[in-house]
Parts: sequence; C-alpha cells; structure tokens
Amino acid sequence: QLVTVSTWSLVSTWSLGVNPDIHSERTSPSFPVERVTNLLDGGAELTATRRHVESIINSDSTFSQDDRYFLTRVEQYEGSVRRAVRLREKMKELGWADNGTEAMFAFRVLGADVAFGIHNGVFIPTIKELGIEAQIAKWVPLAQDLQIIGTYAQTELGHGTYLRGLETTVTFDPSNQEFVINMPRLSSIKWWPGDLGRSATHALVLAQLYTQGKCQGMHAFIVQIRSLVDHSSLPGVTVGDIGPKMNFDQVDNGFLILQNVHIPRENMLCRYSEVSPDGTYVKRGSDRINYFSMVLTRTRLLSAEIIPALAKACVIAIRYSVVRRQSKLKPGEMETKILDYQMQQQKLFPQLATVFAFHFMASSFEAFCNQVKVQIKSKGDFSSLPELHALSAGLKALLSDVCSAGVETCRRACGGHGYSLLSGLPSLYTRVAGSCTYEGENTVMQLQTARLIKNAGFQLQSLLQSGVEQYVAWDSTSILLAQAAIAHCQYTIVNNFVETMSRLQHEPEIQQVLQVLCDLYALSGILANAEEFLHDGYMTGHQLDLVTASQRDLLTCVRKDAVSLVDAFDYSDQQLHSAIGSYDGHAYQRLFEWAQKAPMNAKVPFALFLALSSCC
Ligand SMILES: CCCCCCCCCCCCC/C=C/C(=O)SCCNC(=O)CCNC(=O)[C@H](O)C(C)(C)COP(=O)(O)OP(=O)(O)OC[C@H]1O[C@@H](n2cnc3c(N)ncnc32)[C@H](O)[C@@H]1OP(=O)(O)O
Ligand SMILES: Cc1cc2nc3c(=O)[nH]c(=O)nc-3n(C[C@H](O)[C@H](O)[C@H](O)COP(=O)(O)OP(=O)(O)OC[C@H]3O[C@@H](n4cnc5c(N)ncnc54)[C@H](O)[C@@H]3O)c2cc1C
Repeated sequence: QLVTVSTWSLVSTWSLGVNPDIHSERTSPSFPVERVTNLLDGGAELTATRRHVESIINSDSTFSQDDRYFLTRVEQYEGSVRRAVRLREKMKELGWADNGTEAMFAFRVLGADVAFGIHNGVFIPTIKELGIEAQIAKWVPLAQDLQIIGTYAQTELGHGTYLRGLETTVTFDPSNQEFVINMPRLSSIKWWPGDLGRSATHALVLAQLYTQGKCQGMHAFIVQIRSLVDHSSLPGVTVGDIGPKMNFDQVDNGFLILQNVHIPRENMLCRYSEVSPDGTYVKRGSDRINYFSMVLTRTRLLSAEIIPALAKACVIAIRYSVVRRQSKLKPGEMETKILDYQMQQQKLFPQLATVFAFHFMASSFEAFCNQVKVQIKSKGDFSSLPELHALSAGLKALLSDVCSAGVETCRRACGGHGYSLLSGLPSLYTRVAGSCTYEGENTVMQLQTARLIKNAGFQLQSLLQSGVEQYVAWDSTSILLAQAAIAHCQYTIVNNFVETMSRLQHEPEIQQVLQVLCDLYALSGILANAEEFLHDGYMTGHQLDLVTASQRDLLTCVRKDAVSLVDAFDYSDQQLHSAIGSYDGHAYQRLFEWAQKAPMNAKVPFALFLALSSCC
C-alpha cells in the first residue's frame, strides 16, 4: 500500500497543466502559428471545418483507441469495422456528402484506422473513373451505403509489378453474353487485396481479357464473391486472409481463387473499352487507361498516408526532444534539452523542412492530377497522361522512400522510448514502409519516371548504337535511370517550394519562417547528394563547404520555432497515439500510466510486486 501511494504521488504531478520545458518553447514564436495551420489546410475556413470534424470524431467513444497497443489482430480488425460503420452513421446523421469536405477530413483523420480503406479509397474511385454512367449509378450508391463492400484485386501470388504477366483470365462467351473467370495455377491466386480477407462482398478483378480468341490485356471486372444474405463465399470462390503483416493488422488483406465464375457482360468497366454482344473488342483512348486507377491512388496516397506519417513523427520527436534532458552541454549547469544538441537538430530539422516541401508539392500535384482527370473524362484528351503517370510514379517512390527513412530517423532520435510502441513511432514506421511497395514497387516506379531523362538517355543511346538489344541496354542503364528519376523529382519539389514561397509576400511573417525551411530543404538535399554535384562539376569543394556552413546556421534559426512549427500541423493527441509526443509534454507520466494497461501488468500478485520493489 505504501509503495503504491508513493508511486502514484510521483506520477500524479502531470495534473498540473503543461510541462514547463515545453511551455517555455511556446511563449514567443516568431510567426503566427494559426496562419501556418491555415496555410497547410488551404485556408482558415478549412481549418475550422477540419477542427469541427475532429471534435465530432474525438468526442465519440466508438473512435477512441486508448487501448490500441494492447489488442489482438482480430480485436483490431473488429474495432476498425465498428469505426467504419459508426462513421457511415455519423455522415448520414450530419449530412456529410461522400465527396464533401467533411467526409474528406473524416477519412483523413481516421486513415487506415477505419476499415474499408480500399473499398473507399480504391474500389469506389476506380468505378467512377473506368465505369460508364450506368455502372456508376448502379454500384457507387450501394458501395457508399456499405450495402456492398469492394476490394481492388489485381496483384497475384506470382505477379504484382508486371501487369502484362497477370494470369487470371476473363473469357467472353457470346452464347450467353457472359464472361468466365479462371485462375489457371497457384501463382494466379489474387494475393494482398485489402478488405478482401473477411469484409468484401465484391471484387474489382483486374485480369487479362480474352474475346474472339485474342488477348486484349488487363481490364477491370466487378465480381460478386460473397452472399449478401449470409456473407458466405459463392460457388467457384475461395477467399481468406493472408495472415500477419509488418503493420496494417487491422486490415484484412486477403487471397481470392476464382474457378469458372460467370459474370454478365455489363460487369466489365467499359468507359474506355468494351466487348460488343458479338464479342468484338472496342477500345477508346490510351492503351494504359486501365492503369489510371493506380495513378490516381499514388497521387492521393501522398497527402492521405505518406506525408502525414513523417509529419506526425516530427511532432512526436521534436516535442519529446524539449522535455527530454540528457547529459550536460556546459558543466555545472542543469542537464541539457536534447534538442539543444546540434546533432539532434541535424537529425530532426531537415525532416521538418521535408514535410513542408512535400506538403506543398503534393498540393500542387493533386491540382495537376485533377486537371488531367477533367481533360480525359470530359474531352477525351489523353495528351497529359504520360507526364501524369511519370511524375506520380516518381513522386510516390521518392516521397515514400524519404518519409519512411525520415520516420526511422525520428524514432532513433528518441532513444529507448522511441523503441516503445507507446511512443507511436515504430508503428508509424512499419505502416509508411508499406508505401515503398504497394501501389507500385519504388524501383519500378523510378524507372517509369526515368523514361524522360537526358543523361541516362545518352548512355542508353550509345549502348543501342553499339548494337546491344533494347532490353539489355535498358536494364544495364537502370541504376543511372533511377538516379535521374530521383533528381528530376527533387528538382520539381525544390522548384515548387520556391514558387510557393514567392506567393506569400502578403504574409511576411510566415514567409520568413518558411523560407528558412525552404533553404534548409534545398541545402540538405545538396549535402545528401554531394557526390553528384561534385562529379558533374556543378560545385567545387569550397562551395560545398559554404553549403555545409549555411545549413548549420539554418538549424540554429529553426531551433527557436521548432515546437511552434510542429504545433502548426495541429494534430490532436488522439491522432498521434503517442505517450511521448502529447501537447502537454508529460511524456514520463504517460509512459508509466499507459504501461499499466499492458496485460503483463494485470493482477500481479502484490507479494511479487513487494518482493521486486524491495530488491531494487
Ligand atoms: C488513397 C487511398 C486511401 C487511403 C486509405 C487509408 C490508407 C491505406 C493505405 C494502404 C493502401 C494500399 C493500397 C494498395 C493497392 C495496390 O497496391 S493495388 C496494385 C498496385 N500495383 C501496381 O502499381 C503495379 C505496378 N506495375 C505497373 O504499373 C506496370 O506493370 C508498369 C510497371 C507501369 C509496366 O507496365 P507495362 O504495361 O509493362 O508498360 P511499359 O512497357 O513499362 O510501358 C509502356 C508504355 O506505357 C506507359 N505507361 C505505363 N504505365 C502507365 C500508366 N499508369 N499511365 C500511363 N502510361 C503508362 C509507359 O510510360 C510506356 O510509355 P512509353 O514510354 O511512351 O512507351
Ligand atoms: C500493405 C500492402 C497493401 C497492398 N494492397 C493491395 C491491394 O489492395 N490490391 C492489390 O492488387 N495489391 C495490393 N498490394 C500488392 C502490391 O501492389 C504489390 O506487392 C506491389 O505492386 C509490388 O509487386 P510485387 O509484390 O510483385 O513485387 P516485385 O515486383 O516482385 O518486387 C520484388 C523486387 O523485384 C524488383 N523488380 C521487379 N520488377 C523490376 C524491373 N522491371 N526492374 C528492376 N527491378 C524490378 C523490385 O524492384 C523489387 O526489388 C499490397 C501490398 C502491400 C505491401
């Protein structure tokens, strides 16, 4: 009893408001924090709407995840389904339209913590993009109302990248106006689709279309796989979950086997190609338009999933770094806030600058993507599709690589507590790491971008002129091509950041602090690729020394505003799920309190507890 009382008296100091070490960081920011929040949201009105949506979600216990780090996989899945159903109820109650701003913020706040991410984020948008109006009118309202749950079933056990190698066949039978779907061998089994293992009633099956004896390449088909009465799998369908993963435990990524499954001719998404009743294949538009859904998903993932991971990691690591004191810079003084060490600033501040650079890039790119969508859909103009594809592939690869590496840097900067799941950092890393693979493996995506780029082209050309086969020349240049693709994307991002700054003259206070981050991002990029700049003669060693000195000076400039800059991301504690990154800075109290929830601590015999405490 004595031990308990003295223990709790240590822990209970946190009820005294904000940790003074973090409070002192917020007393005099050099810029209006709220204005940066508004800029990141796209305006003050959108900030107000987002906060309204968050307050509704955060005040509903169904969405609470206080126990998230102590649940089994089934409990995590069932919790995410409860949240998905509750969100649908809320949207109906409050009149939030599916394509409205409130719904967009709600899905963004909840992310993959609400079930049916593929259903909402890929299945429905693909029908809207590749389906004709009649197909949209038939399927989308059912899907939005959760009367059907869909998945996007493209990847197979044997193929994920090489879509021309997909083995699932869909053969048109004019005698009964149906398609017959088969998977010829083990490697043909659909493997990975999200929401498939337990939830989906329908699948968008991406498969090789055969009609009149000819293969017409990959197309999309809506296939019902489970009964709407008792959710059992239909005849010819075998479906299940693929088992444990690195993260996304709450998502039922699944497998699907289809044997002689028949679907009506109307179930082929046919905005850009169709099979006539007599089996004639008709194509409209680009050869690769059936890949369009992936281009859109890669674009949306940037701001929906990839950049927020690094932003949250920066919030957690920078807040923790001002409440964590360790060792002494100056003998005789109190222990130093670890954010006052230059090395800690060198780890964290380039990551913070990267979040802003990527945020502005993703905003500009989404605008370009929407413009191309309108061009294609309303004018049948496909001319911008190759550029949209090349840049979306390159940006998805670069941002997911940099953000996953950046989250890991933030995690390591938090020492032992960064290794605790309770910090929120390990799961941020294992979750964003998936984005280096899904929606196009990053190397493959870089090579898609590299089809544009000069220097790599010269090497390729000289090889071809020497008589080397095209595919051999391409592969033996691929390292250079991938580097060229990264450089092209980096140039685009820096250029976009500079242009964004130039549009902020009317807000000099925030322009000044963000200009520091823009410079820090660009200089850190040069230092990270110094060998390229030296090798190609763009810079001398002396100039590189000047870059190094300037970058160090910028770290000092960022230091005084670092906490206010991460506060501007405006993440609530409920969204960070972090014991060490909360707004009030009471990291130790939360670590101790949250640890008590661990099943390992349930009902420890008091005698054992006394024995342990008496020996330390
Ligand atoms: C937004 C989500 C909401 C968030 C929800 C919460 C969070 C949830 C997080 C988790 C979500 C995970 C979801 C994941 C889903 C998936 O992973 S779905 C499966 C994704 N799979 C892929 O991306 C496959 C990658 N492979 C390919 O795209 C293609 O195989 C290839 C690599 C592009 C090669 O295709 P191929 O047919 O072989 O073409 P090539 O010979 O390389 O090129 C020929 C020409 O075609 C052009 N081209 C290629 N692709 C496209 C395209 N998409 N658009 C336009 N043009 C394209 C290419 O440039 C060539 O052109 P030329 O150079 O002029 O010849
Ligand atoms: C979390 C998660 C969710 C997913 N969700 C879905 C989903 O909902 N629906 C769906 O259909 N799929 C989904 N996938 C599957 C995903 O799309 C594939 O895993 C991805 O496209 C990579 O393909 P792959 O697995 O065949 O990798 P591979 O292509 O086999 O990659 C293995 C290695 O081969 C290399 N490689 C491959 N081709 C080339 C080349 N041409 N040149 C050089 N190197 C090459 C790659 O760079 C990589 O190093 C998901 C995957 C994950 C991890």
